Amino acid sequence: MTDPPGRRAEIGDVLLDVRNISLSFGGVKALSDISFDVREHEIRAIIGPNGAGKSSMLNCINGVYQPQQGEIRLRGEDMGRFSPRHRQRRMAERGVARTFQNLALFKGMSVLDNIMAGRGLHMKRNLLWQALRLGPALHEEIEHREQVERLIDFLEIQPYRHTPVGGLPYGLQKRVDLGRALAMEPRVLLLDEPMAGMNVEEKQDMCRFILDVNDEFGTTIVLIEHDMGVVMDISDRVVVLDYGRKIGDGTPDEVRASEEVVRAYLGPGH
Ligand SMILES: Nc1ncnc2c1ncn2[C@@H]1O[C@H](COP(=O)(O)OP(=O)(O)OP(=O)(O)O)[C@@H](O)[C@H]1O
Repeated sequence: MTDPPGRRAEIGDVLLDVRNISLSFGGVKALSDISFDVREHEIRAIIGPNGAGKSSMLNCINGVYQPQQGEIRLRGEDMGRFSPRHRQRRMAERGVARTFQNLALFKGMSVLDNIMAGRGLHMKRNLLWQALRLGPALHEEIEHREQVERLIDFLEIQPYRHTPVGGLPYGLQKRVDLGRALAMEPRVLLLDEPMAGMNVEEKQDMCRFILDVNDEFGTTIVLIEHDMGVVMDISDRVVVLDYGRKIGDGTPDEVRASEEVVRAYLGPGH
């Protein structure tokens, strides 16, 4: 579907290390002893059938779920030592951002304001200063605004800058959602089905933007995706989950060659 990545920043050391993660909801074992790593600048896909545990895995990584076992290390730091309340913020401060399967945008707000909302973590002045738009708060807002305008140009959504997000086609809303996550200047971007519900053209655009984010900003990307054409085209390595177990891990070619993965998920012909 797209050209293979025209290699960008060298893939580096392990940035995110997932070790022996197990997560249950009552009697449902969503994840059983899952381990894998993600290297700096890598595009890493998580695939598997419905209910395999993919979203749960992302929720463990960004601190929404607390696994009963195992640890998640971000640049060597064990995230399990933070309380659930602090863990999410800590992950965000350490540069982990995510988009959601079901869009979580403010539909009545403009594209610009939605992306600006993603800058929250970088805003130093408190809300009162910002509301009054005085002195340092005004300077700060101008700086953030410039940053957001650059993102809007990058994502080619200039014509919609002031349009309420709810009125945009779905593919563009997903692009705004990506913009909002990028406004956090993440080092690791978690994308939950970024191409779901898109037509072919919208998927091609989204693939191009994901590759450009990885290439131009050096952002490490972990994505869940069901479109195998996309996954095999843009990923450096792929983790395969099935019923909460890891059944495959490797390059797209290695995963495609695995009998267990073909049997459980891909089917013959991939
Ligand atoms: N908050 C929750 N409460 C109870 N069970 C949950 C919860 N979240 C996930 N599960 C269960 O955990 C298992 C894994 O679900 P998860 O959503 O992680 O799978 P998935 O691979 O992302 O699926 P899909 O591709 O359909 O999005 C499923 O059996 C699901 O019903």
